[in-house]
Amino acid sequence: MDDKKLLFIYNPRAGKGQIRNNLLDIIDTFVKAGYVVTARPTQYAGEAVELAADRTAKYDLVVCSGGDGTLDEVVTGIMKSVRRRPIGYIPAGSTNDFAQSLNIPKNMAEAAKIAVSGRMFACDVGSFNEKTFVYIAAFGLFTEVSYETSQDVKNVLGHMAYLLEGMKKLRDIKSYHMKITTQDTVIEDDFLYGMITNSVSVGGFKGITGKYVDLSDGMFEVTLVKVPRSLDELNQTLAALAQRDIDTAQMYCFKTSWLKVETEEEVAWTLDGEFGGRHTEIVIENQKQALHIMVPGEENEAQ
Ligand SMILES: Nc1ncnc2c1ncn2[C@@H]1O[C@H](COP(=O)(O)OP(=O)(O)OP(=O)(O)O)[C@@H](O)[C@H]1O
Repeated sequence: MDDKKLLFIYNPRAGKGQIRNNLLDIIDTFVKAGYVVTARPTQYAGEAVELAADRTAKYDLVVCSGGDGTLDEVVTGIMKSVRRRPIGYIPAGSTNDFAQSLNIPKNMAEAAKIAVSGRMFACDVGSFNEKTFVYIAAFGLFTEVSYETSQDVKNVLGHMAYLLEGMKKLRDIKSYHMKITTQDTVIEDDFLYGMITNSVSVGGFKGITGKYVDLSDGMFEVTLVKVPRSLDELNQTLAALAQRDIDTAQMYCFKTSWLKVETEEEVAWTLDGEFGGRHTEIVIENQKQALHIMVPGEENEAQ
């Protein structure tokens, strides 16, 4: 019988470069699980998309390691590839929201074991016009932050950087007038922030996307924060966010598998924490269970 082949794509700069202390153990774990391993450090931003799109069909399993940005790139590539391979994920970034949602441990050696001998889970993926996102498409206040914060600042300060930059921005709140269409409704309003998610945690905050999140139900959780009309309303909004109480008068919260967002002016979006371009019209669609990803356990459902 031929050996099983594994392609390991990792971002050597993700997080604090923590892959350096773990690489030998990770590769050893793959070999012990019966794989012939090709290890490929990414050489530049965006390369993981090309690698996953062009090279993965020849492998039985693709494992990636890095932050949310690298995971996004690998999944984007997999969605474009002729034969979609299952993936394993070893988190190495600063926040790793998606890994938390899937209960993938932060410890790289443990995550490596799960990548090769865990349970395969069919997870939803988002399409955003022509692009792909794994767990979050967002606009507004805090999103302007994450891609303006340089890679180096992110590495040193972790997600504190997100929070501090966010606080600086509160002085000049920008609002977004939008028309949002779903299968069931049309909403037109002014928003501060919006996120379309398939995740239990965002920015390290667990539960912020709502209750009963199911990553394989074909539905996104949509959270749209309205522009506060007074300082009081602003405080209420921030308190609601801090207490993770998302069902308030300040927000729209609903589930949908499809939505269209239209604006007069171009709006900057982030996809999985990285810049997703400026757009006046986007269509977001849930690709139900399109990604096969290795998660802990054998039979229990991942949440
Ligand atoms: N060799 C490289 N040099 C520079 N940038 C790279 C390289 N390899 C990958 N990148 C880019 O770095 C970006 C951020 O990487 P990633 O998300 O993996 O780490 P992080 O930013 O530390 O983690 P997090 O997003 O969780 O904070 C990715 O968009 C990726 O394209």
